[in-house]
Amino acid sequence: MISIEQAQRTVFEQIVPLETENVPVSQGLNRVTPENHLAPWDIPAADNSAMDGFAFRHQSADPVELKITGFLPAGEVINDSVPAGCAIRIMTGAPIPPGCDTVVPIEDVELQGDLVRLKSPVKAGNHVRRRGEDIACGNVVIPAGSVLRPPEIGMLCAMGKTSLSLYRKARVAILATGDELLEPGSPPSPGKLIDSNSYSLAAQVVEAGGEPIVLGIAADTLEETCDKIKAGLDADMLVVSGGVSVGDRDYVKAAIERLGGEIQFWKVNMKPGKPLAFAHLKGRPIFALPGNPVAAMVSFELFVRPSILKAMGHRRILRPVVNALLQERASNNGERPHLVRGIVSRHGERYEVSTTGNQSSGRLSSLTLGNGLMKLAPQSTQEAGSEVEVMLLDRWFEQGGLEDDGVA
Ligand SMILES: Nc1nc2c(c(=O)[nH]1)N[C@H]1C(S)=C(S)[C@@H](COP(=O)(O)OP(=O)(O)OC[C@H]3O[C@@H](n4cnc5c(N)ncnc54)[C@H](O)[C@@H]3O)O[C@H]1N2
Ligand code: MOO
Repeated sequence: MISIEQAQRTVFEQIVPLETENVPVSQGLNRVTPENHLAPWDIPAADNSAMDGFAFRHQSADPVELKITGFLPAGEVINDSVPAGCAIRIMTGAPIPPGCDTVVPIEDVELQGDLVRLKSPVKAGNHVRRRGEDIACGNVVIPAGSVLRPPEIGMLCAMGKTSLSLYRKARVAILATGDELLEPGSPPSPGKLIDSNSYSLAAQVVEAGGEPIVLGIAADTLEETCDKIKAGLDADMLVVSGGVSVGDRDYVKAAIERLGGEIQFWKVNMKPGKPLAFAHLKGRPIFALPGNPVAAMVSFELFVRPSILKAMGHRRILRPVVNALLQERASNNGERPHLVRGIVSRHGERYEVSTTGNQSSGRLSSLTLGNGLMKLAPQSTQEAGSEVEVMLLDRWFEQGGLEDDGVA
């Protein structure tokens, strides 16, 4: 049985970035650009006012009184030079008129007819935003490989872009297997249960930035498993759950092989998730995840999510790991490394973690209650108070809340 790390290496080295496509800037959030973006002009394009106030020429002696000779809102320009001793009433963002070099905010003056009086001395150059002070023409503003966040979206627009080349979204087909499965919304029926994996996995695909294609449920026959897998081969990768262990009706591996696919590995030394198989079929990676709901989601986290991110051009593909103080004794009496679901909290600079309780792979609540995974070595015990590494599945717990002090 191969280790988690060996299995990850095998998978990730076979995932190559997808093609790029031209996308409107407004649709680019969280996607990766394959190319450098250079500023086509200075930003800002001209010296301009940072305040609503008065623009004037600063002179060595403090000008106490200036004559207002014009008004300049943002969006307009003044071409004639403003003589010394005069001031232009200027709005934030308007270009500094020729002859002026300083702005005094409206709060710092007294007005009397067409005269403006400075209440106190003003420094030369005050409240002027210089041409190119944000970005200079020709500079690489967004390097290749960047993930577009809201600031990059704004910057691209400021640089005049309306569309750009981005790695394509990975299309991920999702197939559930098992005669016992019912579609969500079906009434309870003896021996049956609702297919939750298709939807938890689809949500994980969306969270990773991919596009899920839910194929539905394949009954436990070789023929139907083959047909449904074939239906998923239009996608960039296929994620199957269930039917991958040693049961009499576990047909997933056999179906992949019957269709001409190659199983690259089966069984990873981990709990949950041991029966995971990774295969290639017609150039498509196939992740055959164990059916237990927790095993399916945890193995998605370790293998599928990073693969989706790599396919979409991301360079950082693994979840963050933090050191946390264990709040209770935790043992792994088994023979496989155990990925224990934990509840992580933060106290200043310190992280703390406790387990979510019963760790059965069928108990989805062991994931809903938690936000992290800590790996316990086989036959080992970690005492309360010891430091453990925890992979953070989300970081919502670090957000400020309405009930916290200091939040209005
Ligand atoms: N003799 C052995 N039996 C089992 C072994 C083993 O090594 N030897 N491994 C166990 C482990 S570990 C796991 S995990 C499971 C995985 O088995 P399969 O991948 O074949 O999954 P299924 O048997 O089809 O289902 C397991 C479990 O999960 C439920 N399930 C399946 N699909 C869904 C779904 N879409 N939504 C919700 N729940 C689902 C299913 O009803 C079963 O309860 O095998 C162990 N057995
Ligand atoms: O993958 Mo299984 O869920 O280890 O029990």
